[in-house]
Amino acid sequence: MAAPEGPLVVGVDSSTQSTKALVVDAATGQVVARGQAPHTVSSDHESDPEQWWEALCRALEQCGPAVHRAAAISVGGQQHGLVTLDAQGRPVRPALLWNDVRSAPQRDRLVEELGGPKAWAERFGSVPATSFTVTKWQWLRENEPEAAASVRAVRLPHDYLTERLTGQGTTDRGDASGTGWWSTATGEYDPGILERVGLSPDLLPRVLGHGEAAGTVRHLEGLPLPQGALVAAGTGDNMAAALGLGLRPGRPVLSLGTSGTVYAVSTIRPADPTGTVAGFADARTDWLPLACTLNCTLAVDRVATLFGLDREAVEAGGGVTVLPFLDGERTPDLPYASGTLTGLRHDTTPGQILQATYDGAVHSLLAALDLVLDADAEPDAPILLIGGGAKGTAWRETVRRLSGRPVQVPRAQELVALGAAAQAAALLLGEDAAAVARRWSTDDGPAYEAVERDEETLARLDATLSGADTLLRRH
Ligand SMILES: Nc1ncnc2c1ncn2[C@@H]1O[C@H](COP(=O)(O)OP(=O)(O)O)[C@@H](O)[C@H]1O
Ligand SMILES: O=C(CO)[C@@H](O)[C@H](O)COP(=O)(O)O
Repeated sequence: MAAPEGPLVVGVDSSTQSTKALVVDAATGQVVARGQAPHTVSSDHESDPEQWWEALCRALEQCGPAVHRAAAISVGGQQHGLVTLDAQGRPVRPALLWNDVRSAPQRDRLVEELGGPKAWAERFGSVPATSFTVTKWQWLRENEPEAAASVRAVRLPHDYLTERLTGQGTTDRGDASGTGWWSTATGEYDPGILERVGLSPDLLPRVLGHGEAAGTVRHLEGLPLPQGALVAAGTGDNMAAALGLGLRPGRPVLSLGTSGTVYAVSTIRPADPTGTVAGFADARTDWLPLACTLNCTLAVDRVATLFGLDREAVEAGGGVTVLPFLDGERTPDLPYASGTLTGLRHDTTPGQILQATYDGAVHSLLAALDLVLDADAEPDAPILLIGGGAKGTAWRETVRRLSGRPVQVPRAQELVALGAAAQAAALLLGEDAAAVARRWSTDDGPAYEAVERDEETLARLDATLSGADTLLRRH
């Protein structure tokens, strides 16, 4: 490996399943060292934020001596999670994560009470899904009032980690746009919704401006980072990946991880009244229309495990259809749904059921692809495929077959952490983060031509979804 040319920066991805850290040469984008430590997620989708901090320290330690020379760091984190802290800055209870659907009744009431879906889309950019922080806060108030009353600060996962580094309560517009209490129309916390859910704005972090620093690393026992290193604002993991790709408007991204996401950068503020597209802000000054599924790689891995199959052991053919909504679903909006399997015959093979699970997971994402792209987007622009699933052949081939579009798989695998590193480098060098990522050529990777779209499978999935509607909505 060539000796690094520039100063070193650290990018962190604190996602649902693990924390990943990269030490990156700010001049070239070369990854000098990496570390990863797992998280525990309970069956009701909660995680202890203290554990994220310990995982961050462990991932940084694994990076070895390089991390001691880092001049700047930034944290990208799973979006939406409700982190509640007491007066000492300790978690009041485990964080409620983005894929917990218990707040569906609270969500329905909040949408209704604040003027319905159209009013939400216009004011906040999004009709909240049960993932959104505001619905979780309302759930906490109704179900654990004593815990809610003892809360002295409310944070998102990346805010919590950034604050542990700097001692300052900060966030950024990208992650703030997934709370449901930050208005994309005004660029500020919305006093009306905060009053409605009994949350004082004093409990919320300051939203940093584009390019503003969160602070510097303070002296902390056991943290292998130099005191005084710059800390960039950080952002939500999808916003970080968009930065990491140096994404320009019109390029669709499909991310296959714990969540499935499909998104694009846009210069137009999104406001989808159907709620399919969340109108997030990006980590710069643009927008990130995005649709997200709760069931992606873990659903496929679960089905493979049930049959004792390798995740690549798919078989074509058969008329079986799987709607893999094991955790309820957000896209389509079916929080009470469970997984369904139809079309089973005597000759159906386990490999066909596995392939049908991939098909079901990809179908939900592709249904939103055109909706996240601006009307003038190039219809044949390749889909950028990222996330852990992008390493898999079965995932890639399913996306090609069901989209009918060319697909490009960036060689760089940790795009969230790389985007956070680009944000840290941008702060250090006084550049734009997306320009830094473009200089690093992070989206380079093999391109796969378009194949004919498998209309038959898509039609079967559409028909199964509409046919099973009553079943999927049953509480
Ligand atoms: N070689 C591979 N082929 C297909 N899928 C993979 C491969 N390696 C990891 N995965 C999938 O990637 C998922 C993790 O993706 P990742 O993007 O790291 O998750 P997160 O959303 O938590 O950041 C795992 O659930 C696993 O199913
Ligand atoms: O809820 C969303 C997006 O709105 C998810 O994409 C989360 O941000 C979780 O991300 P991963 O852990 O799957 O990366």
